[in-house]
Amino acid sequence: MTNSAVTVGGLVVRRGGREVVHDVSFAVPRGQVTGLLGPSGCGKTTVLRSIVGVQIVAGGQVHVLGRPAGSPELRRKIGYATQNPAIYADLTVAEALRYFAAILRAPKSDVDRVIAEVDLGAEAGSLVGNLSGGELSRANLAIALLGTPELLVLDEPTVGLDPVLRDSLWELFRTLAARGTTLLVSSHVMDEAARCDQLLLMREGRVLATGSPSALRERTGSADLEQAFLRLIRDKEAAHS
Ligand SMILES: Nc1ncnc2c1ncn2[C@@H]1O[C@H](COP(=O)(O)OP(=O)(O)OP(=O)(O)O)[C@@H](O)[C@H]1O
Repeated sequence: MTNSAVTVGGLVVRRGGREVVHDVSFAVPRGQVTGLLGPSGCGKTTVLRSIVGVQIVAGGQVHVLGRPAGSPELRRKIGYATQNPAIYADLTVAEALRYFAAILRAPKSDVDRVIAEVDLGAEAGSLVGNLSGGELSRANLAIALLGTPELLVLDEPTVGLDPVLRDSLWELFRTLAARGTTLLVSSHVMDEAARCDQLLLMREGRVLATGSPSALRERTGSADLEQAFLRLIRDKEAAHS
């Protein structure tokens, strides 16, 4: 068994008739939180979709937990929370989770566990259609946690959440990683980068840099990661001019 949960080599993806991911390669270590950071439209969702196996790719290889992405055996080993929740609005939170738990053949007891993990106990009986944006994204995250997947792929899970809730979700991510779960979390908020073990910085369909937050700060001589990211962009541009 390798130490990488995900390996991506030379990934190329075309969407809407143009190339949006250009020759991207990286590895995601097991049992850690890896942050996929970059500005809106840089290709984060496309890369995550390629890992989950729902994206047609034009080139390269993506291996997940030792198998090619999209292999049927991976379905129950990966939890994927998309950016736009797709949950039936006319079910309650608990009903929706019971429904997904049945599909995933997750234990019934998982429903109460994941509701508690995302702190939605008070809304368990509320209709999904009546949830606030932040509650809805937590319900979406709860679905991804059903069945205790080995790999969690979370696309901007903290968007629209207040700082307290954001903090508690990051605590949960750390707890899950401590239990051995691999997390790949996308964000365009640089202050979340410092909470990750490893970072993949993307820009314009390419991986600009990889490494731990401290290694990236050190490499760029920057005090914070936002500055480090800007420095890396400037260095790249200078190299091409
Ligand atoms: N369904 C689609 N058809 C055509 N082009 C698409 C489609 N989805 C995304 N794109 C384009 O692919 C590029 C990468 O998009 P992607 O959603 O992967 O970026 P992102 O970094 O996740 O952005 P955000 O942070 O805003 O979600 C963008 O230029 C986007 O316009």
